[in-house]
Amino acid sequence: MSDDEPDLELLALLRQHLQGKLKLDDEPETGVLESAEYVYNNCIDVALDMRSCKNAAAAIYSQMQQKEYSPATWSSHELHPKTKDESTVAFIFTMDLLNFSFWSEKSETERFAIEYRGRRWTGYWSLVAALQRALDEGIPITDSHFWQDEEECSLAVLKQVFRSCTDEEIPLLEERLACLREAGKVLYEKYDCDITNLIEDAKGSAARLVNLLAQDFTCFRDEHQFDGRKKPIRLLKRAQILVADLWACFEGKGYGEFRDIDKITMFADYRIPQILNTMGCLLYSPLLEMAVKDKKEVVSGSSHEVQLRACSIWCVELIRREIIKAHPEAHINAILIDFFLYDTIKEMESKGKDNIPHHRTRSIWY
Ligand SMILES: Nc1nc2c(c(CN[C@H]3C=C[C@H](O)[C@@H]3O)cn2[C@@H]2O[C@H](COP(=O)(O)O)[C@@H](O)[C@H]2O)c(=O)[nH]1
Repeated sequence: MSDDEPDLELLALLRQHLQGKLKLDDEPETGVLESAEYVYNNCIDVALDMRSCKNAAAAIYSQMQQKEYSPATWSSHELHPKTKDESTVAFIFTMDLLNFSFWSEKSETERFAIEYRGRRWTGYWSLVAALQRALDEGIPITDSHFWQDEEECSLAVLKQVFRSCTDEEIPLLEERLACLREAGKVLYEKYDCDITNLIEDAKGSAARLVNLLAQDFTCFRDEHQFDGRKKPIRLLKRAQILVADLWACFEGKGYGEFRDIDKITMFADYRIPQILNTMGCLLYSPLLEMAVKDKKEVVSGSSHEVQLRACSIWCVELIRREIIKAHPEAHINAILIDFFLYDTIKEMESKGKDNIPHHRTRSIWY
């Protein structure tokens, strides 16, 4: 074949790939959506209401348009880091290493809170405020060398980093220290202590980065047994939100550039089921309904908890498909829908609607 003759075989392969018929071997999957669909199809305590999902899709889309929701919304939050550099990568990694379990039995005034920049921050924002305050105070809380130094990064120092302006301490402090220790060790052993090496190993794939996090760090391996199925149900909430935070913060460029970012699902925690339930999209069996309403503990890894989390992922996926069907040109993915729903429920709470129940599970997974 002369040089100027087209390679018909290569063209055919390219056409198949572009039509999504050809899975190139470097197109990894996280397995989260497959897990979510499996649980949805095999569970009895959680159901989805399709009419409400359709209505929710329309409402979410129009409000996201009005608020011009985009990856840039992430950096607009007062406490989120603004510089687009390695220090912000380290901040986001540290933040999502510890981004779990902030709910409290106490009242708004008595619950764990961080005082920073003249304000009281609770929940997820207490974490971000504590990290920013530690850096202001010269504590290298985002440095993986520090995490490994048992003298420097002691439980007492971490307690100081998360010191509360109320009588309630941050939940699971020891578990948070264990996460830092493990992450420091793995980064030292596999990534030359540099998180950007981990991102580089993902070769621009969001799914591969999620899989690397779940493979190399047990504290990101958010997988659970369900209904006797051999393969674990993969939910990977903090691994996925880490990739999403990088993508949003760097607005899809540099350390946030992932060609398959739309493979990332909603982040299965207690906030999104809460709002999906209030919108009538997510329905619970009477037993589960009562447990949530009466603020009973839902045990980590229990069938109820896995059903709640997995069906929420599947619900957001169906809402996403509804939006794309109605607006094929929309640049909307599960991440932006999730961020929007999270910010919406937080806004509802700040406007006094803080009596909407959410399920209560104490774990390091979310
Ligand atoms: N599904 C989902 N879960 C999220 C977030 C965020 C914050 N993301 C920021 C970044 C971009 C967005 O615009 C947000 O501003 C925290 N969480 C989780 O909630 C819980 C804390 O809740 P509360 O106690 O109320 O603060 C805890 O498990 C935490 O891991 C999210 O976005 N989606």
